[in-house]
Amino acid sequence: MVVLLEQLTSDFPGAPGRQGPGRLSSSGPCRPGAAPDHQEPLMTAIDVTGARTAEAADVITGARERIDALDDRIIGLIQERVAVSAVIQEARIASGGRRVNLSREMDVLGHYRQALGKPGTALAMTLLELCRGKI
Ligand SMILES: C=C(O[C@@H]1C=C(C(=O)O)C=C[C@H]1O)C(=O)O
Repeated sequence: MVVLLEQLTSDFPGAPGRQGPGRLSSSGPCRPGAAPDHQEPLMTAIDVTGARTAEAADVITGARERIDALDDRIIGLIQERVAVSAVIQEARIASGGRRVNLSREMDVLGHYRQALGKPGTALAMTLLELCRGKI
């Protein structure tokens, strides 16, 4: 993998062995477990982002941090949805009803499709599976 990255990046500025703002780490290699005085080239921000310039690598690195934070929030919201959905399903089952309510699921699928297009339907189906299991 390191060899492949070296081949892919050796012809642009910030390639392994060069210094610059795109450098990911100046204190040591980012490969876990590698000794600080390891002789292989360090991974740079350019390697990791696929950018061709240090400036682009900086933009991508900052934006990826925002995406990671957004993904954490999305995952938290999904976990909250699973918990609320479980309350509904348990109440319905305790009352003698069924876990699944297909007409409501069609409304949920339509809501996501309207907002996000066809991939929204696939996303909603995955959410429904997370919330009530496979049917
Ligand atoms: C949560 C409900 O129960 C089930 C789970 C759903 C969901 O997670 O959105 C939707 C319909 C039901 O299959 C509900 O009826 O609203």
